[in-house]
Amino acid sequence: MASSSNSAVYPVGIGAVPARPHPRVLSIAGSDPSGGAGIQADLKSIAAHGGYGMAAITALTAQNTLGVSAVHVPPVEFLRQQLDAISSDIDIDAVKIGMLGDAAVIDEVRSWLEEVRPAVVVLDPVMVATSGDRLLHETAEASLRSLLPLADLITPNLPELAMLLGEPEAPDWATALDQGKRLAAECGTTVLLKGGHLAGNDCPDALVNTSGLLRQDVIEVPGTRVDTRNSHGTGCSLSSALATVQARTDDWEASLREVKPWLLQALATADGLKVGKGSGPVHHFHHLEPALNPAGKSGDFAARLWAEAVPELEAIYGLAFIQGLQSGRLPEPQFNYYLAQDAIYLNGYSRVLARAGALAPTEEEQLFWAKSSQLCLEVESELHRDWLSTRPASTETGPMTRSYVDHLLATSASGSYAVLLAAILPCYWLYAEVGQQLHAAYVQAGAPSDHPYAAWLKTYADEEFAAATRKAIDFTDAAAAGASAQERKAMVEAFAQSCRYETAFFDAPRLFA
Ligand SMILES: Nc1ncnc2c1ncn2[C@@H]1O[C@H](COP(=O)(O)OP(=O)(O)OP(=O)(O)O)[C@@H](O)[C@H]1O
Ligand SMILES: Cc1ncc(COP(=O)(O)O)c(N)n1
Repeated sequence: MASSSNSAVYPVGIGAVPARPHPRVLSIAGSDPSGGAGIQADLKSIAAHGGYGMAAITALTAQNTLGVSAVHVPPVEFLRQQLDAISSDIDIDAVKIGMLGDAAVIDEVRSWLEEVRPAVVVLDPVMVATSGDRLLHETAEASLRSLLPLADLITPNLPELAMLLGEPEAPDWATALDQGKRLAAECGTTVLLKGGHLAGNDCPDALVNTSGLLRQDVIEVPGTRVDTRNSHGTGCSLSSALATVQARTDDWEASLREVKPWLLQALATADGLKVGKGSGPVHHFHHLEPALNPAGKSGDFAARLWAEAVPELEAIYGLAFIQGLQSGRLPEPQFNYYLAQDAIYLNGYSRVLARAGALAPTEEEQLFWAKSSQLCLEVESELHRDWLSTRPASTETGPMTRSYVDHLLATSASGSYAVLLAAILPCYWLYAEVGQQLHAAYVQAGAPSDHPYAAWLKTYADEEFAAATRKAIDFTDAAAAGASAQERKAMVEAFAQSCRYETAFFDAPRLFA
C-alpha cells in the first residue's frame, strides 16, 4: 500500500559534499556520564546512522536522569589539543557542536572552525538541560550568537530560539516559524525548528532557510507526540544524526525525513531501556530489534502474528521487483504496473477499512478506520494525479490484486472485527517494514539523484504511516484479547493469508506487466 503523504517529487541537492557511506563525524560537546545526552548520545546516534563517531570533550558534567549536579570545564588549551589531534590526522566530514559551557570554549571552537572549515557543521545551541540546569554560562550567550554564522544548520529548541533572538518564547508553532525565519535570515544559515516544547499532540519540526537553499523557505516534517517521560538527549541525538546523514545525502530535507522517523521510534521504544528514575534516554539502536515488532510494547498476540510475517518479509526482500526497485534496474513497465495496481487495490482496501470502522467497538477505533479509509482514497487519487497521469499502464484489475481484495472483502463479510483486523494488518505492517528498509538502503547508498525511482523511494520515510501502523497493531492486539479461541485461530489464518498476498502483490509486476 502506498504511504499516505510525503509523495512530493523534489530534487536531491547537488552540493560540494560527496556522498560518503561512512561519514567521519566529530562531536564537540559535553560529557553525560549517564549516557543519555552529550557526547555519549552523539556517538550512539552517529553509529546508529552508519557514521564513524569521534568526540572532543568541552566539559565534564556529573549528571544522571534526574539532573546535573556539577560541571567542570577543563582548560581550553586542552580542548584545542584534542581538536588539533583529530584534524591534523583525520578528514572530518561533519561536525556536531553541543554543550560549550562558557565564552572561552566558544572562542576556541570558533578559531578551530575557521581554520579547519569542515563541510558540514551542525550547531545545537545547548543552554539549559531538560532538568532545568544551566549548561552555558549566562555571560556566554552573546558569544554563542556570534558562532551561529559559522554553522550550516542550527537546531534550537523553542526557548533557545527565543533567547538567540532576544525575544519571548514563541507561544505557538506559527510564531516559532516566524522567529525561525528571522534567525535564519540574520545568520545566513538554515535553522531547524523543533516542536518538542509545544503543548499538544503534535511534535512537528521544520527546516527554515530564506535564501533559496531549500526547495522552499519552510519545509515542515510532521510528527505525532510520543507519550513518554524518557526524552533525555533527544536534541543531542537529533543534531548528531542530522550531521551524519547530511554528510551522506548533502540534502537537509532528505536528512530530516530519514532521521525524524528514527527519532520518533527511539522515543517510542525508550521506556523499554529502563534507565534511571527520572527522564531516561531514548533507544538509539531500536532498529536493531525488528523495527515495529511489538513483542515488548503490545501484547503477545501481535508478537505471534509478527512471527508469521517474518518469513514472508524475507520472501519479499528476495523478490526481483524489490531488488530492482532498490538498485534502480527495475524495468519501467513493471513499476508502472505496480503503481496502477496499487491504485486499484487502495480503492478496495478503502472499502474494507470502512467496514472495520462500522464494526469497531470504540469511537476511537471507529474514527481511526474511517479516517484511514478516507486517506486510502486520497492516496489513490494522488497516485492517478502525480504518478500515473504520465505513465502508460493498464487500468485493468490484475489477478493478484483481485484475489487479495476478494480475500479482504470475504473476511469483512464474516462479521468478526478481530478477524477483519488481522486480515487488514499485513498491508500496514509489511509495507511499513519494506518501505523503511528500501528508504534506508537508498539513503545508505548516498541518495543518488540519478536513481530512476528516487522520487518514489523518498516517499517511504513516512512517520505518519509508521504511527498509523503502530495503532493498527495495538487495535488488533486489543481485539485479540477479547476474541474467542476460534476467532484467534481465524485471525492467524487471515493474517497469514494477507501476508502471502502481500508477497504475491509485489511479485505480480514481474508476471503480468
Ligand atoms: N515526546 C515527543 N514525541 C515525539 N517527538 C518528540 C518528543 N519530544 C521531542 N520530540 C522531538 O525530538 C526532537 C528534539 O526536540 P526538542 O524540542 O525537545 O529539543 P530539545 O529541547 O533540544 O531536546 P532535549 O529534550 O534533548 O533538550 C524534535 O525532533 C522533536 O520534534
Ligand atoms: C552534556 C550534556 N549536553 C547536552 C545536554 C542536553 O540534553 P537534555 O536537554 O536532554 O538534558 C545535557 N543534559 N548534557
